[in-house]
Amino acid sequence: MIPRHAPQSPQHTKQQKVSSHVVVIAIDGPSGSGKSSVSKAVAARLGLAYLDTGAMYRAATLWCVGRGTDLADEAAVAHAVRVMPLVSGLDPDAPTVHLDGRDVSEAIRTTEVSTAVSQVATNLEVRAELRRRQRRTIEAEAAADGFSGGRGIVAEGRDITTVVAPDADVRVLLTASEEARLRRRSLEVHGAADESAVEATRDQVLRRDRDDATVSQFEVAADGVVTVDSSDLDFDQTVDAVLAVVTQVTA
Ligand SMILES: Nc1ncnc2c1ncn2[C@@H]1O[C@H](COP(=O)(O)OP(=O)(O)O)[C@@H](O)[C@H]1O
Ligand SMILES: Nc1ccn([C@H]2C[C@H](O)[C@@H](COP(=O)(O)OP(=O)(O)O)O2)c(=O)n1
Repeated sequence: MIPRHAPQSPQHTKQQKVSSHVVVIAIDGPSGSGKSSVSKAVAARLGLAYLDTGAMYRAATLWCVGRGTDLADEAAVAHAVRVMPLVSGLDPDAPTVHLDGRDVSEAIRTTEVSTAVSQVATNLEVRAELRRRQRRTIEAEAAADGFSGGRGIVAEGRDITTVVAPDADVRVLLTASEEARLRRRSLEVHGAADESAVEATRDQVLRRDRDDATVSQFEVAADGVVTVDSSDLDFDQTVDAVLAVVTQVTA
């Protein structure tokens, strides 16, 4: 990354100062590891933009379903995604997703989308298209005209540390035990973590990870990627652990 001094703006005065350079932070991990919530908090603390790449795959799924595109028809899905009018809002305090001008931030989180998304995310032409868009967004945030005013971005997903931004300043693999991930997702979706609630979450977490792992490597850290295991950490401790990695790597 090209060193660049952060612009002084009032909105950044209460944020933690880690580096005066543009910072690109890449975070990958399996479902329920805490990627989205932790990345948002880290971006907010550092005054960086936030890109949820999983939300882009979810939006692509919703877009195809809404157009009646057969998700098994790879060429049709790839075509639909190439023309998809998607806008990702990068504010970590209020990230949004708009499709053709419509706010679909909630619609992309339904069980229907969660169940179908891996079929779209394992389409290699879709991945190529979305990776192109993700790289463009990351580059824009390293330039002065992006949301962060040139401070940088936290981008999270499954292949950010390895494929989308392998040259990011900071690369973290956020992991957690299967048990912790199932419990968290179960609490989030069903408001409980008893046996039946965990069972109902299994497909959304474990089957999806298995499918997604056929096209991305997010189970073991690649060379140079720092692993943060959140199994025994609460949310705030996990955010602090990631911030400590950022401080260490960018010092
Ligand atoms: N370290 C943690 N301890 C407990 N709960 C957590 C932790 N990190 C995240 N969570 C919670 O777990 C759920 C899943 O987190 P999320 O950020 O959506 O994971 P991912 O994006 O990796 O699927 C959320 O409800 C989140 O608040
Ligand atoms: N960079 C990425 C990000 C997400 N995906 C896929 C994997 C997931 O099944 C879907 C949705 O991602 P998301 O991060 O929202 O998944 P979680 O529900 O947080 O586990 O997209 C991907 O293949 N590559």
